[in-house]
Amino acid sequence: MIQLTDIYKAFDVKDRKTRARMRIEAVRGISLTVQPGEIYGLLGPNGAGKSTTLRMIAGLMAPDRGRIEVCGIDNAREPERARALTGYLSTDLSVYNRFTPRELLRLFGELQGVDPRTAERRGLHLLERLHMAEFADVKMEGFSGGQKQKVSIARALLHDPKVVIFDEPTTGLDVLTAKTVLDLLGIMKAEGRSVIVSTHVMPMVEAVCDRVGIIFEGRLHGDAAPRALLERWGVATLDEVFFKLVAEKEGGAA
Ligand SMILES: Nc1ncnc2c1ncn2[C@@H]1O[C@H](COP(=O)(O)OP(=O)(O)OP(=O)(O)O)[C@@H](O)[C@H]1O
Repeated sequence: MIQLTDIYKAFDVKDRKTRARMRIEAVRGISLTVQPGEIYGLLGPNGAGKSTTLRMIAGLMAPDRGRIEVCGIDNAREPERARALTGYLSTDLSVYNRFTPRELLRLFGELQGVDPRTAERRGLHLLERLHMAEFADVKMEGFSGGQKQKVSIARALLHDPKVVIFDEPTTGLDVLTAKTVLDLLGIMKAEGRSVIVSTHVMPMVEAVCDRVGIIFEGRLHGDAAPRALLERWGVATLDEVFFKLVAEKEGGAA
């Protein structure tokens, strides 16, 4: 389970030209829960606070205020225990080009304290599920974006995490590869993991997410099942919910 209670995060940045200081309130009081066996979709425009929220859940960044628990463990108090339960896929595709997928997974297995045989078996199993087994021993330098993404996904899941955090997992993927990743999310759900995923791809949300939260300017709106959101807003697609919500929050006509 993932539980966020009223989390805040701000960044102080400086304009290099004017030297003026600015405070960016990236996350402004977000609370949400993701149950085991549930896929939660975080939607929001660019800069809304999705990645910052996911990084905090993954324990890569501490909230200024509020509490984050994974499987009942407070990730500020017991960061290592929390991290061991958490698999995080970032948007950064700079995987280690010098390595083959097998070598990379071995290395990450060691870092995660997974016994080498288990890491090998699980790594190959994940590569198979992602249709990447035939590339297990090929150096990644020539890999396409989608192939690198799939290796990153295998890496994120190698230590059998109970909580899965995927930041834009299908961005830049062709429909077949995206389908492979969505199928894997479905398997994660069936295995009882808590999955939180950020995306701009609405059909993906409609296809796989049990609940949706729309983030806008650091705040969460419309935390509900996709169908309930459509009914609440009286529209046929999540795109329309999204447009209406953004228009309303920006003070424009919906
Ligand atoms: N390390 C950082 N230092 C300064 N500002 C940051 C940092 N990380 C995020 N921000 C700012 O916080 C805000 C939220 O960023 P975030 O990356 O969480 O948005 P996002 O919803 O994931 O957007 P996108 O869909 O474009 O990836 C943005 O204004 C961003 O510039």
